[in-house]
Amino acid sequence: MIETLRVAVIGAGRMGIDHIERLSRRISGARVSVVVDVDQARAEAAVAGLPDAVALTDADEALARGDVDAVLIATPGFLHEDTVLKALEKDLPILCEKPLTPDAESALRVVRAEEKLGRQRIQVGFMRRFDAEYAQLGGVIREEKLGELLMLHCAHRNPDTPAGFTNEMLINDSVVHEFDVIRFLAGEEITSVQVRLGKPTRNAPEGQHDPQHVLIETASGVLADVEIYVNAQFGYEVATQAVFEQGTVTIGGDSGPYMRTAGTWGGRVTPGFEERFGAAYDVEVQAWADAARRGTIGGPSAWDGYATAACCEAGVQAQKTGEKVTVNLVERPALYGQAREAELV
Ligand SMILES: NC(=O)C1=CN([C@@H]2O[C@H](COP(=O)(O)OP(=O)(O)OC[C@H]3O[C@@H](n4cnc5c(N)ncnc54)[C@H](O)[C@@H]3O)[C@@H](O)[C@H]2O)C=CC1
Ligand SMILES: O=C1[C@@H](O)[C@H](O)[C@@H](O)[C@H](O)[C@H]1O
Repeated sequence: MIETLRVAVIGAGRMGIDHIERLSRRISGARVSVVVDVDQARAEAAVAGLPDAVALTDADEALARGDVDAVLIATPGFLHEDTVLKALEKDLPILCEKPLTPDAESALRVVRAEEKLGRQRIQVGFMRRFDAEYAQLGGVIREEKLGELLMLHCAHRNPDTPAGFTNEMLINDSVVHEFDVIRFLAGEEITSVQVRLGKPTRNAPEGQHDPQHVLIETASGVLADVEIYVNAQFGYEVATQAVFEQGTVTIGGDSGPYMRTAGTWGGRVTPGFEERFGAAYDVEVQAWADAARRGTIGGPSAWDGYATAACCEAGVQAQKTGEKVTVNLVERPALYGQAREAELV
């Protein structure tokens, strides 16, 4: 077992910096040994204050070093496949931010490469599975406390979008989280996706139709609806109401301190994903580091990355046609176990 995992972080943007901070100050059994960013100034800024870490601009150079036991990938999604495949070739543990890759074909190439290696090395950054409320909801479902799960009503609201956030990214970059967490909660695969475009907000940039309504069906017929609204202005909100045979469970409402002051009352709306899921990212990265030190993974797998990529592909097609699009998956390889057991751990 590795005593202290020496991690190369590839990509020092918004998420990479956040992960470097947690690996350096909040996670045990791991430390950052290398930071790579094509923007040299960013890489250098990221290692300032980390005495044992070096800054590089080329991921290949990082993977060739002797002081790298594991890789955390936080570059844009279209760059993930190349780095994941190279890290797999070196048999290194990988935590790859979502999406694993932007389409099903490339995600399947990654799955096949891992299958060839013969052991799971890739964990995908679907952090909602590590959020305390989602985990509690998973417990209610698993223990059948309220009977069978029938429906999920999900809201995913962001205050605004970064430059270059396309219409497809509402599905590929944002709803990809719901695809994963719905599979996780239902313990089975998604079979179809439909997208409805209603009245758009005037606050969306040109080319983006926002909000959108995504209708999802799972293998046993659980129905889920997702409101994706990425220019909601007021703050960040990810909430779900689960409907069961004997009741409902609601998660994700802001529940911070309720204040009365200066003639006002109320609380604060969560501003972004770092605040909403900060604790979940910590648990996620700790679970990955612990598992990587033992030579395994501690969360969503490459199969989950592939299955969600297939859902995204169906979602983007459904955006264009308005039709219900079937999600077609290849047979689940034995390496990834049985769906229900694997999704609900
Ligand atoms: N789990 C979650 O809630 C979130 C996940 N993400 C995911 O994290 C990943 C990164 O997203 P952000 O940090 O928001 O993007 P970002 O644009 O802020 O950062 C990306 C960084 O990668 C660097 N980069 C680009 N090409 C590179 C290359 N070839 N080699 C090394 N570095 C390179 C860029 O210079 C930049 O610093 C994406 O996959 C995104 O989907 C992002 C936000 C939240
Ligand atoms: O992953 C994330 C971002 O990339 C994405 O753009 C947001 O919509 C999500 O809420 C956030 O969790």
